[in-house]
Order: sequence, then structure tokens, then C-alpha cells
Amino acid sequence: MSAVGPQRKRAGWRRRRNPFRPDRSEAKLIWRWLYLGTIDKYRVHEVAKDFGLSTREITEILTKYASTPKNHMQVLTDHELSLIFDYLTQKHPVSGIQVIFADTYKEPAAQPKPEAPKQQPQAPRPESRPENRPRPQNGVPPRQEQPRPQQAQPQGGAKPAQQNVQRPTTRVPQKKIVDTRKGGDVNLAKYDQRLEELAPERASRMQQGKEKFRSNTGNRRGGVPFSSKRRQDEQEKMRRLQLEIAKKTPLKVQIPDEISVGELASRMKKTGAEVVKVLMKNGIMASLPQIIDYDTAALVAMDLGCKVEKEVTVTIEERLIDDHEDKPEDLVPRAPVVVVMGHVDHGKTSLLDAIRNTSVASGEAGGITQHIGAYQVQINGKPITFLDTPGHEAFTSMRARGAMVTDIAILVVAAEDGIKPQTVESINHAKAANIPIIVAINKIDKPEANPDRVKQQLTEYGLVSEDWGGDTICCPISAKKNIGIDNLLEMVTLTAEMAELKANPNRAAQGTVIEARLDKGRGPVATLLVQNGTLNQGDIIIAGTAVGRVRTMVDSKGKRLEKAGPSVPVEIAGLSEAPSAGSTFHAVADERMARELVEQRKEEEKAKSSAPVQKVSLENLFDQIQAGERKELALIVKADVQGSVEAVKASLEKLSNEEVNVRVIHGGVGAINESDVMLAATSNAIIVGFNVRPDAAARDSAVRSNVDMRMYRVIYDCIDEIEAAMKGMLAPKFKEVVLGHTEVRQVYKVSGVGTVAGCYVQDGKIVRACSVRVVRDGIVIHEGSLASLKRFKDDAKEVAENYECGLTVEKFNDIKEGDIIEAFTMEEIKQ
Ligand SMILES: Nc1nc2c(ncn2[C@@H]2O[C@H](COP(=O)(O)OP(=O)(O)OP(=O)(O)O)[C@@H](O)[C@H]2O)c(=O)[nH]1
Repeated sequence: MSAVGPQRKRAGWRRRRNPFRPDRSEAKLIWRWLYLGTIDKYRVHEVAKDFGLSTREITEILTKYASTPKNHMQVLTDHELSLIFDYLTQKHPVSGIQVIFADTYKEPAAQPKPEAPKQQPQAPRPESRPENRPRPQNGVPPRQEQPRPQQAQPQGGAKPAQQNVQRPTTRVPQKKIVDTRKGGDVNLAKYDQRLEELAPERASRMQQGKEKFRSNTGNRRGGVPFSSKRRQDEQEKMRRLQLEIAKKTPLKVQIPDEISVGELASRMKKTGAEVVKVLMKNGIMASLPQIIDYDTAALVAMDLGCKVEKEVTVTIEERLIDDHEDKPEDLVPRAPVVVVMGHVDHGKTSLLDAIRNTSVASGEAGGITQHIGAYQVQINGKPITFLDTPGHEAFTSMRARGAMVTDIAILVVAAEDGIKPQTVESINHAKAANIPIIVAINKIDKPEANPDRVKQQLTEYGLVSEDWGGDTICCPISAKKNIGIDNLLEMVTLTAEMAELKANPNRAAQGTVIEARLDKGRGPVATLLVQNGTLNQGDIIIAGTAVGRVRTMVDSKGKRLEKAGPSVPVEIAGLSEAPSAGSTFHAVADERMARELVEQRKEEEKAKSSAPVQKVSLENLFDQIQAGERKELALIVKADVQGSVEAVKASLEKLSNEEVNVRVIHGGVGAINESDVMLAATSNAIIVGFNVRPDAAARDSAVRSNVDMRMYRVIYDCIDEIEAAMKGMLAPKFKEVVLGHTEVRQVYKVSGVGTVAGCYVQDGKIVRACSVRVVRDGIVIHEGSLASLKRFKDDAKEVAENYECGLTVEKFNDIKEGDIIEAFTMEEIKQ
């Protein structure tokens, strides 16, 4: 009962324990030992008393097998107790369980109970017998093997079962007795086993919170097996420890290139305020929706004790296209890819033909050659790939698309003509691409051929012939007469060997589209140059916005191929559309994903084309050229006289280079008018004016349609500026800002002052000490500074629109009625 105090309880137990004397049965001792497992404190003198021994005897046992207790009040540990019990059990064996109860229990007269239910002997309910629990802790296993039921049976008893049920009614509660009346043997082993089964069962029930302490036992631990509680405590401890560890382990945060402050906070499991605070600490004022870059976000995250990882977004392209670096051991030598460049009519085509014919003549071709944009020849068993499109234009267009196709450039220079503008361009292009140049001095068969002069000229461009002590290979040839071609090709192979060109044939093919067209019979056909890997028939390829399977594959001789390794040019059919030349291609594994990528690319292209076209201006011209968006610079020239128009037109068109063609689409005399601006707007042209000004309508229209108008007074200024703009060198430090326009209504001659113009401000304002232009019929007749500005008789700082004023122009008196005076200032452009 709950009202029973622990002292009383213990006393009660002790009373019940009294019958367990050491001279009783072995089974009793074990019982006792099990029973003691539930007692809080058991002191030396109590043990002695319970066993009917002296304290000294117990002390002796302990001294012998453990350590000497300090005094008779010392609380004994489980280990010590079990030592004592073991000792006493061994020293005092008993013959049978009846012996134990002999003095306290009187067997009632044998009264068989025929009507008693024929039940199997059952283990007593462990809940009601907490004291029977084994105590596995403290390393002392419960000695459950000892009380063998057979040993507990009286030998040769006529009614052993009935004898066994006899029990001390007063000392041992009935419920603690195993009912063996019908079962014959007392199967204590089974009983122990049942106990073991029930203990964990109860422990789990306890964990589910269903267990209730049994008040009738009055024992705090009565209903809860000690081991289960301890296990529970351990588990709880572990859980807390794990939580602690988890708290201390820095949180891993994945941060992309850009992230909003709010998102960062949520990824770090922090509040927005915490993140904003750290940002402020680092001098960044940012609100939650504001986007911060990776570096800033990483700094904040680290500040808040997180571990930062860069979030990598994998695009379809990255998933689809394998662009891993090859291992050096996977690389094998490949054929060089050669381009032939040079000035017009210096013999590029003739040379390519001669090479092809050499190859055909040597018998390898075995038939008709066909033009597929590139071909391969074998020189002394070594292949060389030639791009069949001569000139640096194709080369440049490929480069502009980012395709680096060629390894070696053959520069054809006609021996009798020498270095020409396109020769120089070719040299510069090859140099820019950082590829070796082999000079083929052609037409040496011609009597006027002067190879030395060519070599001499080449030195001016940094190409010094080998026989002149330099490192540029110069081969005298005649493409027409087939002289020196073999030597030239040998030099190509040598140069290629020096360059150690390598590729990995054992991977998915990748390369460049050399040419593509729509064939009536075969559909889209494309010439591809495999640059790495091996292209197989049946491969799925993606080239720009084209996708498809390689249906047929032929080489430059029309021979069908199953495979094409690095540096092999092939013509294939099977693509969905003709890809643009210069685009790269990849053999991929997943057709569905490839189609998805193509759709994505098409969308991007569409978005690009529907984006508002930025009008060309000298400021953005270079950017547009660089971006490959501009191949032509259209100009409209207006000048004061026809002669100037012609001169300017000729000079400007000469500025054309390999990247941009300068074209004057319109030229005329007179002021720039609205129709000029309209033409410029539709054809995306820049208007250039010489000694002319735009009229008011043209000015408005130009602002509306964003047309760039450039006014010059000297032709050279114009040429220099446009040339600089094309090279990206345009760096105007000042910009002209028109302040306003006034119309001269009256002119006065004042002695000592000069011509005073009585004006009316049409638009804007006129400011004292500004720059002015005197414009008559749209033509600038003078440009200078304002000398004075008056309003009535007083000097004025500025005169606004719709007001009248009087002004004089510095060092200019030829002002006439009807002239327009344009006021402007030069403003510095902030870089
Ligand atoms: N005598 C002589 N004439 C040659 C030689 N090589 C080319 N020619 C001639 O030079 C002219 C131009 O030759 P092409 O091969 O068309 O020159 P190209 O550089 O390809 O010219 P474009 O394609 O216009 O750039 C042709 O009439 C050729 O016959 C040569 O070695 N000797």
C-alpha cells in the first residue's frame, strides 16, 4: 500500500526472509538471492541476522573473497551479496525444498481435489512477484540453473506433486508459489524462462507509457524491472547526446551563384534578421528579397557557423554532353587539319587541287573525288586533312563561332606579286589563332617570280624564312606545274609531328560542322570534321539546333564509312535540319534529351531574334562586331558639297576589313533631314554629316528612333573616329550637348562691338559663354563661342525658350537674318 513507508516495507520483508536460513535448501537460497535483487540497501549486520550468523562470520567471508567491510553498517554491493550467498549455498546444501519449510509449515491432511481444474502448471504472474526478478546487472548472472526442479523433488515420493504444493501460508504469500499440484514436477527452469520473457515485454510496455506502478507492492521499483529503466535512461542519454552532437555539427549549406537573403536564411535554418544582422556587420545593407552573390552569401553562412558548399546546377547540356578532359594515356596521334590562305588569285584553289590530284595520282583515292568541304590525303602513309574552302574568311567565320578547327595554315603568296593586303590579313589571322604558318611561294614557274622578294616582305610581318636564319618554313612551289608540292606536304607532316597533335578515339565523337546543305534526295547533309572521339554510323548527334542519327556516312572520295576517327572529315545524312557551318557537334547517348536540348536552343535563338535590335552607334559598334552580330557598317553621308560626299564615301569604304564591311548606303548634299533618319533607322545605319546639321524634325526623329548622327567639320576626324570605333578604340572624353536653338530675327551693326543679332529662342535655352554654331540653310557656316548675351540692355546669364535676346558671336560678324544659332556645350563623359 502506498501508505506503507519504506522502512516498514523493508522490515516486513526481513520478517519474511527470516525462514531463509543457511541450513535450508539450496533452492531457498537462490530464491532469497533473487528476492534480494529488489532491496535498496542490505547491510552487513542485516545479512548476518537474516542468515543467523554473526557479523564477524559475514566479515570473514567478505575479507576472504572481497574486501573487509569497514563496519557492520556497511551496505553490501550486489557482488558482495552474491559472494556471500554463493559461499553459504556451497557450504550449506540442503536435500530438498520441504526441509526449508519443515519447521514452519504443516502439511494439511491430504485432501485430493477431484474437481480441481486440470490445468497445466503455470508460472506465477511476474507482476505480483517482483522479488523473483533476476538481477543480471553488476556482472553477476542470476544463478537460475541451480534450482533444478528435479533436485527439488523428494526422491521416490508417492505424490510428489501434492507434496510440492504444500507451502507456509503465513510466511510465503500464496501467489508466489508455483502451482505444481497437477503438473508433477516443479519446472523452475520454465519459470525462469517465463520471467525472462516477461521482463522485456514489460520494458517495452513501459516505454509506451502504458505501465503503471503497482501501488499494492508499495515498492517504487516494484513494477518496473530495474534493467529496463536503466536501459531507458541510457537511451534517453544517448538521444540527448546525439542531439548535442547534431547541434554542434556545422550545418552544410548549398549556395548557388546568386541567392536571396531570405532563401539563404531558410537554408541555414536561421531567421532573416540574423542573416541581415551579419550582412550589416559586413557592411552590406540588404533586405530579405534582395539577391546577394555567392561570395557574400558564403561569408554570411560561415559567419553563422555553417559549412558552405557551392550549389552546382547541371544543365541538360552538361548532362548530355560528355566534355571531360582526356587522360594523357588515352591520347593517340591524329592527322593535322590544314587551311590554305592567301591573297586573291595567288593560287589557293590551284594548290588544293594539286594536292588532291597528287593524292588521286598516287592511287589512294581510287576514284572520283567530291567536294565535301574537306578532304584527307596520305603523305608517306601519314594522313593530312585539308579544309577545302580556301581563304581566311571561312577560317575566320569558324573562329568567330568559337570553333578552333585548324592546326596549320599554308600561306600562299604568288612569287611574282608578293605580299598583298589579304596576305597580311591571313598572317594576322593565323597569328591570332596561334597556329604555325607554312609559306608556299607559288607560281615560281613564272619568269617574273621573285621568291626572295617575298621572303624579304615576309620579314616585315615577323616571318623569317628558315634559310634566312628564321623559323618560318618557305616552300617554293608551282601549283599549276605541280612543282614542290610533295616537299610542301612533307613540311606539313613535319610541322604536325612537332605539334604532337593527339586525340582520344575511344570516346563519343565531337567536332565541327564544316559545311551543311539541303540535298534534294538525301535531305540535310553536313560535312563534319571529327576532332575527338569516333563517330559511328547510327550515332545520335546534336549539331547546333539540328539533331538526328547518322544514317549514312561517306568520306571525301564518296566511300561509305562505318566509323570516322579524329581529324577525319565525313559527309553525313540523317540530321533533322542543316546545321550552320562552324557549329560544333556532339555524339550523344540520349536522343530524347538531345531533342529537348535542341528545343531549348531554338527557344534561345527565338528569344534572341525577337529581342529589340539595338541600333548601331559608334559607341556600340565594336561590341556588336565583337559579338559577331555585325558584319557590315552601313553609313549615310551628308555634306555641304558633292565633292565632300564622294571623298568621304571613298575614304570610309576603304576602312572595310575582314570583319566589317563599311558601306555607304546613301550620300547627299544638304542638311540632314527626316528621310535620312528614317533610312538610317530601317537599315541600321549611322549618319555622318560634314559641315551640315540636322533639321529640327530630323533631330526629333533621330532621338525617337535611336539613330546615331555624327557631325564633323574635317574629313580626317570622321575617318579617325570611325576607324577607332571599329577597332574598339573609340574613347571620346567629351560629348556634345545641344542646349537650344535661336533664330536670328534682326541684325544690327554696332561700331566697336560688331554684328549684334536680335534673336528669338526657339527651343531650349541659350547660355552665356556657351559654344555656338551659326547654321544657314542647314549648313554650318561658323562654329565658335558666344561673345555676349543680353536681355534688353542688361547682360543675361541665360535666356529661355520663347524669349528674345541680343547676342554677339566671337570673331564672327557675318550673321544674317534667318540664321539659326545652335548653342551647345561639351560635357565630359564619365567612364
Ligand atoms: N603560272 C602559274 N599560274 C598559276 C599557278 N597557280 C595558280 N595559277 C593561276 O592563278 C590564277 C588564280 O589561281 P586560283 O587558284 O584560282 O587562285 P585563288 O587564290 O584560289 O583565287 P581566288 O579563289 O579568287 O581567291 C589561275 O588562273 C591559276 O591558273 C602557278 O603555280 N603558276
